[in-house]
Amino acid sequence: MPVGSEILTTAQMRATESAAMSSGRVTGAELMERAGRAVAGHIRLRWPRPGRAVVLCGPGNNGGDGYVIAQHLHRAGWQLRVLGLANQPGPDAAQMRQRWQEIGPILPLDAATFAGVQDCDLVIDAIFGTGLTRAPTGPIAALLAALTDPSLPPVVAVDCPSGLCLDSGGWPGRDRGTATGARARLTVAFDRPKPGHVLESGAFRCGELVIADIGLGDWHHIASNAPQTLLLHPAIPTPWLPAPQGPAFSLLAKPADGHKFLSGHALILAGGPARGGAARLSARAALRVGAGLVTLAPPVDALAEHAGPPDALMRQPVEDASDLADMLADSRITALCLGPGCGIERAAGLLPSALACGRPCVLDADALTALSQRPKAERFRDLHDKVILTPHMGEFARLFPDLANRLVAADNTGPLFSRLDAARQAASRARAVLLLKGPDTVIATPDGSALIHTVTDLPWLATAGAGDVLAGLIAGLLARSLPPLQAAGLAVQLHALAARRFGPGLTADDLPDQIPAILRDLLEGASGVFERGGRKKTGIDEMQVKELHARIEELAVANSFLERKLKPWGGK
Ligand SMILES: NC(=O)C1=CN([C@@H]2O[C@H](COP(=O)(O)OP(=O)(O)OC[C@H]3O[C@@H](n4cnc5c(N)ncnc54)[C@H](OP(=O)(O)O)[C@@H]3O)[C@@H](O)[C@H]2O)[C@H](O)CC1
Ligand SMILES: [K+]
Repeated sequence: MPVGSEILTTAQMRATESAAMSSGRVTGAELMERAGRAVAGHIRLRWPRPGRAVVLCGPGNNGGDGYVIAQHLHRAGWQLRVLGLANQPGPDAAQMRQRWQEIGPILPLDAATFAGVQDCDLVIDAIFGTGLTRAPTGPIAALLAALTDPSLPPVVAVDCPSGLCLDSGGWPGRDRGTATGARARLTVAFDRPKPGHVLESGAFRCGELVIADIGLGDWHHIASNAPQTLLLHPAIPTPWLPAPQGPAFSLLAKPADGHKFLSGHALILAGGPARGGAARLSARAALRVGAGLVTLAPPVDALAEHAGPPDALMRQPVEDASDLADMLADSRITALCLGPGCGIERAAGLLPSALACGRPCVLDADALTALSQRPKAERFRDLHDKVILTPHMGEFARLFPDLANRLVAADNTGPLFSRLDAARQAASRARAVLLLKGPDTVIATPDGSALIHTVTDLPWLATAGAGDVLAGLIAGLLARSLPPLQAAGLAVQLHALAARRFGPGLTADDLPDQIPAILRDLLEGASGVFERGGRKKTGIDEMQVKELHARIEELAVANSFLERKLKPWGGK
């Protein structure tokens, strides 16, 4: 994923594209040519031996890209079956369709025709892209249903698996949460990832996601009026990740002469007798991520349970809100964590003091339930922008039932309401940072800045106590003075890296102990730390694609015999 980490909505993408075209420096047909060429290039890098491909071309510009891909693959010696519609597309797609018709026929775009040509090496899905506005119906719906069949030859999706809402990762007209649609082995999208590539089932249905540069860089400022969304992808450096040149580096690399208070002091509030485990997980995570001091604060009758390791952890009883307020008179406490294993009643009692001090504060688990039990009109009255709420979907639904309902409601028209929309609206309503947990975690600030972090390969991270560790990592980074959005983003990444490093069999207890090695690798600049299993991926980069394009051009000139009419299918 070479083109940076910013995510654009489909509306931002359209605005960028139309600014580029209005500038007179590039035409729509040129952009379509570049898009189709990029897809063909990525296909040829992965399937270097020409085979038989079916190209499914829809009614608009996604279909236009499909006709361009067919031309390039044909020139490279592939045998093609192109299925398309007899509609009147826009001028660019019409031009590309016309060019293909000079090479070969267009068969009807329907499930019956597709069934007759499925015996091929590759299916190219260019039916719908960013222009999907409603649930597909009729023959196209039947064709899209055929694309869900796992026994199909590999499918390459142009921009997205067709039918996917690129703003949400949902499928218009289908049940949210349970719906799965067309699937792809490889998705080549253009310019920037869209939310639907990484949210909900979109993340799982795209297969390998490649973002092709089609030369829109000069117009990216068009999208800069809207709040920015960044993708925290394991392979993409984010501005604050502790790369040696990044601002977080000096923070993680504690100064050799630094006093422990320079690394902050995290206060983790714990619950009553027999419920201390969750808060201890948070406290261990805060210690491991480098908070200078960490104090665990249970009520006095649970204090004895917390004897024993880790010895670095301090313990101090906090009985009630006034005890907590007294403790917070010490301004060296730089961050709080309230909720894990706390008990709802105790969390509700401690909330006012925890919030009144105005210091960075993670509210998780029981603290979120306590908030949701407040009267609706006062629920968020004392929150502020240094508070981070970390709900999973169930807790989110208790706090923001209307937003949660919109996320599950089936809707026939797109764009569908997304987890990104939900997190943004919730953050704005609560006037706090909102981290909506899931395989696709979304973090949003009250001003609309957002981060998305998606993992599709860590099923073992969904384990009891993993959320407590995440809360502790955030609290530790907050204590170390990282701003809330950055602390939340980095914590989510470290959490996933820790799970990936440990692998299957993981329990939440194992997570904090992975952190030191990850930090060491980050500080030593080991780029492999971001790769799955800590190994460096042998990826295909844009340079290779550009070289391939050059080679394609040379071939096209030198071997004009390749400019032939369509060969019979399978050479029969
Ligand atoms: N963004 C870029 O810089 C570039 C994008 N390219 C490619 O273009 C598509 C987007 O193309 P667009 O024509 O806007 O949309 P689609 O091809 O996805 O959809 C085509 C039309 O289909 C109609 N539609 C929408 N939903 C349905 C439905 N459920 N059933 C039937 N028809 C539907 C809709 O038209 P209506 O007027 O009927 O609403 C769409 O307009 C992008 O994904 C890229 O692949 C460029 O080629 C390169 C530059
Ligand atoms: K598509």
